[in-house]
Amino acid sequence: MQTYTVEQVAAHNNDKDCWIVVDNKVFDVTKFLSEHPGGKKILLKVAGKDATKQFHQFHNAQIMESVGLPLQIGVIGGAEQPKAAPKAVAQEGNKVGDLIPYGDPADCQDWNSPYYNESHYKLRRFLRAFVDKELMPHCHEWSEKKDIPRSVVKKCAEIGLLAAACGHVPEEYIPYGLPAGIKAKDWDCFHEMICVDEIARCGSGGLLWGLQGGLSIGLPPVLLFGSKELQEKVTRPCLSGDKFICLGITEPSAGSDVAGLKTEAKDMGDHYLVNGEKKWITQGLDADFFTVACRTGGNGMGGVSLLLLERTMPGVTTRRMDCMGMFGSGTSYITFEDVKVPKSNLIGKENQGFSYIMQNFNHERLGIVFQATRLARVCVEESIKYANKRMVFGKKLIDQPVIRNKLGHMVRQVEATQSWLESTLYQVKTLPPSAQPKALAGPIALLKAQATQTFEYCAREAAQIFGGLSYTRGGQGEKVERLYREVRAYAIPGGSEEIMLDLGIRQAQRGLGNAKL
Ligand code: HEM
Repeated sequence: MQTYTVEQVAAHNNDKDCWIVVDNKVFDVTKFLSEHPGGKKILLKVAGKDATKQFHQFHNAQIMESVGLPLQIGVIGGAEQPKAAPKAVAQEGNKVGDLIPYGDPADCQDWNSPYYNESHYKLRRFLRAFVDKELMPHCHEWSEKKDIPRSVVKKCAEIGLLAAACGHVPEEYIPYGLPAGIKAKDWDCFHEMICVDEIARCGSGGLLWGLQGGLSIGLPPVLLFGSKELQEKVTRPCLSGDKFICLGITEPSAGSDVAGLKTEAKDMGDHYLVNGEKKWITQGLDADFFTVACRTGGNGMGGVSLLLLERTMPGVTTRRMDCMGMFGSGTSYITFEDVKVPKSNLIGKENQGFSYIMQNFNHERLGIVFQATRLARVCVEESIKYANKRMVFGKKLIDQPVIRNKLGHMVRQVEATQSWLESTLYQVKTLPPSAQPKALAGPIALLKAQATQTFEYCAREAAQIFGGLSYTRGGQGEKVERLYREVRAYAIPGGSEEIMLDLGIRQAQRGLGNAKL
């Protein structure tokens, strides 16, 4: 790269010929002057000068990568190059990431942990690099277009991220192996959490759900209860990123009250005739397969079955639902009108669907907890970074006690949730699967409420810390603004907070038999 002296740069100091220096890199911004979203004059004030401080004051790091670097023409000669943007710099010991306090879980910042081994750190480092390069820089653009390109889903499939989202997948169905070359026999639920956690660093629930929101809840029932033929038809194409699957439970008049669902599958001898509507179905817009809860028997939970419907079956229609957030996740309204479904597409046994759905819920809710906990942490991380650079009343924001108080309350809730999550996950790892529904449904329900309320709290406080920047899309407040709009997508689906808190205590009451009151 061409080198320049400070004196040479200083000569390019007007609107016909304007260079600036940021982090010892020289930029020719002459043609960019009239395009600069912050204005022309503000750039001309630093024409021919070092504008590093001003640049970092007004932009997030991604602007340099996406908009800044194409304007670079050289470096300041002899100048010691500054360290690269602090991404994934910590690679020794257990350290991962840029070491912003509380910006990563404590074990990544060298706290001892009983839960993680070397394969977990290997996975984290591998995904950190992938996410920082392939996902993070484009996240805002995809979110605004409300579309995650198929090529990105494919890229994620090829490094094993889709297979990693579905619990334990039999090895013969995993098309590209698991991320970081980890063997299926060594894979555990902490690996699964790390995958979600690393993608969630982008601060976009829409990205997470657009990649794997339908897959991670729609495929497991087929894998756990479906016939070999159904598993073979669906699993590899979906884990390869070539086909999409979603889970259809919620209806216009049945949400958390699953037993009240109305979609009907009428027994016609050799096939079912399915009629009904499903609402708020993640990834339904592009789905090729639909794991659908239908009524095959009488009222209530004993009359529900799971069927696999296919896009190619006449009578299946999907339309996009315009939502408050989670852009790109393909949330859809689905109608089934006289859809003929072969009996061989029944998942498991007839009228057993409710228990399959309930078992699936533990996995789904844990997934929501993984996401909400990291998204809350993103709010903490973004706030700490911003509070350390924003000047108000002659001081950095972080020097204001009211801001430190806000951060303290955010951090204590995130760390408490993380610890509860890890200890719950350890039960998932160690308890026999048959014991888990009874032992863990209640705690996981309470943990879900804890995680989503923590997320809501942190999104609100981060928005206050960012002020007006959290009210505009893009720019420095990009993640916080998006996350503030995504909170409801965590607090309501998979069992609303109200239902979760009630379920947790009802389950606890059942255990009272063994307790001395
Ligand atoms: C290579 C140099 C630069 C590039 C590529 C660049 C690019 C951008 C972009 C893409 C935005 C809109 C996105 C955002 O809101 O973050 C922006 C906004 C802005 N820029 Fe720059 N910029 C550069 C240098 C500077 C410098 C040196 C200053 C100050 C002296 C400056 C001041 C601003 C301001 C005040 C805004 C508006 C921020 C806001 O909306 O809060 N920029 N710039």
